[in-house]
Amino acid sequence: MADESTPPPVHYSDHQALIYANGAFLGERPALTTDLAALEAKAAEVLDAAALGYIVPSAGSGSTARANRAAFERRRIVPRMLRDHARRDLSTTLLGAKLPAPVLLGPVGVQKLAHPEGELASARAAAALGLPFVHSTQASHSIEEVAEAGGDGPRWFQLYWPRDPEFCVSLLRRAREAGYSHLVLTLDTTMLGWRPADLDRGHLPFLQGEGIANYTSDPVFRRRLAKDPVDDPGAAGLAFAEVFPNPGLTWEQLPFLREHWDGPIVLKGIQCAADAELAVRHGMDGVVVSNHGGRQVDGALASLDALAPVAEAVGDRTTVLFDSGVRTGADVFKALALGADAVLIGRPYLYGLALAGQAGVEHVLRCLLAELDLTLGNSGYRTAREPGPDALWSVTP
Ligand SMILES: Cc1cc2nc3c(=O)[nH]c(=O)nc-3n(C[C@H](O)[C@H](O)[C@H](O)COP(=O)(O)O)c2cc1C
Ligand SMILES: O=C(O)C(=O)c1ccccc1
Repeated sequence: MADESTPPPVHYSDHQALIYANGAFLGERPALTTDLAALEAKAAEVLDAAALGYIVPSAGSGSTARANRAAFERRRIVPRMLRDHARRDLSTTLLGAKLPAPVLLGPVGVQKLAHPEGELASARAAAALGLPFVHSTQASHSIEEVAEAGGDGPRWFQLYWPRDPEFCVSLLRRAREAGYSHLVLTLDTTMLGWRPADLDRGHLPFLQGEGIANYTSDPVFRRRLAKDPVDDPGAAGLAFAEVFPNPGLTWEQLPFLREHWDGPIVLKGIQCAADAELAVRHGMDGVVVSNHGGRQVDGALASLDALAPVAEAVGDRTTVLFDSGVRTGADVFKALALGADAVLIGRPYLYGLALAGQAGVEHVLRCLLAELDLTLGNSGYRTAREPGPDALWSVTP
């Protein structure tokens, strides 16, 4: 007979159970490494030079990408003991959406470079775990194809606001009609950053007509083309290069988005409290603290260093998401502790995609969630909302 001193049954969250069920800890070797930080090296063995040269490198000397990782290394977790973490729950509610865990698949363009099924495989993997797939404007598959692949899974649309307002409205209409619920407007890439790896290869996938499926499938964009993009992909690439850069954007233009999008709008690329404050003042529903994985402004501060000041300034008034440099479940924990409501993953799921398509992306997500679950529990927490700044120790470099 169980008495009061009987410990509750050991409970593993679904994510951890999935890992166990996958055989990773049952004596059967998993197909891919469970060391997510090691995936980049594994993916480098299967990706060709063009794919690798586009996906992995960062802007300039790579100093911002290194700073992103160093900022995670500087923060150490302070585990607490004897607080009953037998029952844990990673689920959260984000901008009206109930999610199984505070993790999204961030917008990453041109996924066919990593795997022939590209975004379709990633959207299926996201749907299998119930996590939102954020579909990039700059994709290898169209808004509608990705919606169909993702089925009932949550989907968000990331907008690169094109210089042609009619085309912009057309993209937003298509995304709404295809069931995308949330809009992520990326602010930090009105022009592509200085990326020596791309420049030295003299190769940008877009100019060969890759990664512009949302453009070539759009009736408004197609009016710019004399020939079908299948017959003349180079001309389609040049038309893309005309509408993509939009350095004239200002805060005053945001009401235009509201007129054409009735769901939540999140601004991606915020790196300081002042801009987060402007986002709130302009009625935006959330921000993503992000430096684009170090691919835009070389020399910019580490995204994790920008997080706490933003969360302290606006965290009680708006939703704060985070990305850039997240590689492990422990990293997710650190971002949550510094005030993020959820995190976006970039390169790590692309590495999973490169290695094993949909199954590879699912593997990355399951490992990430399982490690987050274990990190939370072993540090004395039960939910993703509990850890605060006192869960971390900062090491002075
Ligand atoms: C290959 C690649 C393509 C990307 N394409 C986009 C994009 O189309 N739109 C966007 O908002 N961000 C894009 N990003 C940035 C990611 O959304 C995210 O901010 C970044 O990858 C996070 O850093 P991480 O890779 O260290 O996780 C891209 C990143 C990579 C690596
Ligand atoms: O490569 C990127 O990081 C990216 O976001 C992008 C944006 C526009 C065109 C090409 C790539």
